[in-house]
Amino acid sequence: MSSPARPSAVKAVDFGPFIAGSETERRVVAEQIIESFQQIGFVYLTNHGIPQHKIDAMFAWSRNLFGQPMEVKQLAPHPPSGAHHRGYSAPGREAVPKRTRNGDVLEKEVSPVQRDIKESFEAGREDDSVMPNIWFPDGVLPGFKEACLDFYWTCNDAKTLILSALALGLKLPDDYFIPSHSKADNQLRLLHYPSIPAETLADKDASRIPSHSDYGCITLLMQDDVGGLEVEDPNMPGTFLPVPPIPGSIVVNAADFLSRWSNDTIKSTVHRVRAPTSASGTQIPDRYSIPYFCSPDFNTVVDCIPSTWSEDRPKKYIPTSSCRRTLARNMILDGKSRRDYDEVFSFLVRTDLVTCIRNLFVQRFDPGKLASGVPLAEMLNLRRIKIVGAHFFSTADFQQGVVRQLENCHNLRELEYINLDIRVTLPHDELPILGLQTLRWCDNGNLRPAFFSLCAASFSTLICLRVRTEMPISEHGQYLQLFNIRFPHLEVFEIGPGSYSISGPVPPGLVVICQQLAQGFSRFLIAHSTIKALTLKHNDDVSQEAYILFDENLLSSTVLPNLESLKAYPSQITQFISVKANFFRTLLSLSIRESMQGDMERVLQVMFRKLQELKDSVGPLGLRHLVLAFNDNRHDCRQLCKRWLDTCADVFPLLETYTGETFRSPTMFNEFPHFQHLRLISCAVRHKKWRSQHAQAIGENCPSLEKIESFRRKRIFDVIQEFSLGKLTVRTSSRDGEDIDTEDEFSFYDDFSDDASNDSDAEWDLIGTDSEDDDTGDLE
Ligand SMILES: O=C(O)CCC(=O)C(=O)O
Ligand SMILES: [Fe+2]
Repeated sequence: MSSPARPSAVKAVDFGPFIAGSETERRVVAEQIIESFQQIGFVYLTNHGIPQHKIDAMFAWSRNLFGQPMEVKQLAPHPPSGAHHRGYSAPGREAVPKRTRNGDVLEKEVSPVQRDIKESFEAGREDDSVMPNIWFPDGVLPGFKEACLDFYWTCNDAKTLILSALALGLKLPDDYFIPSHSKADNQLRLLHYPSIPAETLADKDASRIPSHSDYGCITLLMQDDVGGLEVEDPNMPGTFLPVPPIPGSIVVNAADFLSRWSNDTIKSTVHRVRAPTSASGTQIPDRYSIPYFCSPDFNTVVDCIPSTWSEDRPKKYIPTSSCRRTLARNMILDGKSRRDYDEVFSFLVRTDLVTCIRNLFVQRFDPGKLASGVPLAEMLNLRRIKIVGAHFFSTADFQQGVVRQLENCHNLRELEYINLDIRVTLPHDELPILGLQTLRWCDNGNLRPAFFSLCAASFSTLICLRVRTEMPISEHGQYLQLFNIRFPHLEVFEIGPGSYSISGPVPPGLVVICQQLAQGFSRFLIAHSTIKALTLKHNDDVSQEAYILFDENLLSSTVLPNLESLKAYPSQITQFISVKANFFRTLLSLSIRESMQGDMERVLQVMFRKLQELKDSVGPLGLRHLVLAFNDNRHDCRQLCKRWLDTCADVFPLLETYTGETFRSPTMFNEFPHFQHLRLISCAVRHKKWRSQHAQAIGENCPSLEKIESFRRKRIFDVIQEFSLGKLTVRTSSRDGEDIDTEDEFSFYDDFSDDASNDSDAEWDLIGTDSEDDDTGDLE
């Protein structure tokens, strides 16, 4: 930190007299800070009270941390949920939306997502239950956690002093902001911008971190001597002024909450990091910085300070809190519990919270109650939409209106469960949802042309496609159309049920149709070698598996070379084995589900025999996770189960987790010792008593076992549906409010999750459905 001080548009204030001076000196310092905050939202503080040796030590830790190999850094991974800001984020993990100020309004720029060229580590207070810290395992970077926490509290002390100065400068009692910041809901962030070629930052729109304002109340920023931080000139929007490092000083800037609090007398100025003005040569050096974001306590409602508003200068903001702003990320339109949507929307628009919405959940919603419609087009940061219930799309006009608005949702990544009935055709070029990665379509009738529009418009970015339709087989042409689209990046594909129930022999006409479908589907699979997870579903009550059979003549042994997870029916598994599909060697998760086919027992026998043959020809398989969902009502169930378990133990000796049906007799557990690596058993059970009666027996028979989970038997199919690639989750929550054995949800096997598609802000679980305590509706 040795570079000479360069002049900056931002004032430098000596904070020393505030800490140790007279009342008059304190007031002078406070007024200087407020003056700078009102002019430009930034100020440099010298003699700020954070010992230089602690700052230096934190930078040394930061260099040490970011210098570690990626495998080490990933040992404390930032959760996929963007709402949980803790732990390590790899370069490109975060994308800060670019924001610019237009008059008084902060606008988020609707530019295509730009992934930031930086890596970071984030920590909060250790006792934060909303966002628990994520540290490295014991023995990795020893001392790092303690150093972070010590620095955290040192910065918090400085924060308290600076907030007192702000209060004094605003002519308030100096402890005005203290009660609302008593929890220290702050965030320490270590930032590393790796060295990059100068040309990468040469473009005027390129930056190390794009222009943005900070979320909290104030930010204390420590930067190394590289420079590049810039603040927008509030008098000349679009013009940025350098905020170069000044040795011995920290930068303090006002953030959004302070601007609301002060009724915009203080501005949370937009800032960014670009190439340093002094940069020369072809390579921009690494840059390290340490922002410390200070926020009001999560539940504190911030209202405009009385002296900042009057009849002439009315309040620009209504009261809100971190908690409410966070909740505004998850917007629920529940037709059952919500009445006046217009009021909710006008609140969101007035308080510029519309752009906070990331997840929109709609159910049982009647647009007739809403004069203005859902302002999807204003939800610029919408990432997920999940719609349940056809009322939402009750008229064709409304349907088209809503779907067209999606065009503006450039950040939309997931569109789920559109249980709708669009008959209007949407031409491809009218609906370019360019970044859509997940499309989940649930349809009560035929596939609609609109579905193909959505697919085709986003086909180059789609990595997950789930289609569920009750289409009669006679409508097969629609499926053939789907099977003709090519998705170059498809990783997750789920299809079904496509039911067709007939009793007796299949009519000749249908045989031809079934053959066409089998061929179409086989070709589709062959063309999609990127698929990692394949799910083939159908209804429990169908007697035919028509379209989801493959054409074995077309399938080759190299079909689906990247498959890691397969959920299918015994007959389909048998088909894959018959073509000697290679993927069985790389398969990690297999879910076999019995259907109610006529001679199921025989189908199962064939499948298990084929599995045994497979093992004989290629040797034991490396499968780690197995789900067997079989009906145990048949008379010789016990014998069958025993045989199946024997076969499974033989074919899949490396099995770590097993989910299965009820075992009626405790002696069944004698079979589990076959599985030397089994760590977890999940079983469907009939009675709560089950666990206490039998858990011990299993534990005794299977020494490697770490966990047993049980759930009600009728839930097993739900559970199986929860298995998904990347996050193998078994969920036991009850859909219809039924009392169940355990509310636990556990997830494991997270190896695939390190991809940007998981960069979601909140799990759907957070959203709830009938919750009365979400905050979007009860604000004024
Ligand atoms: O790295 C910097 O200097 C600024 C970082 C920043 O503005 C932020 O993380 O919000
Ligand atoms: Fe910032």
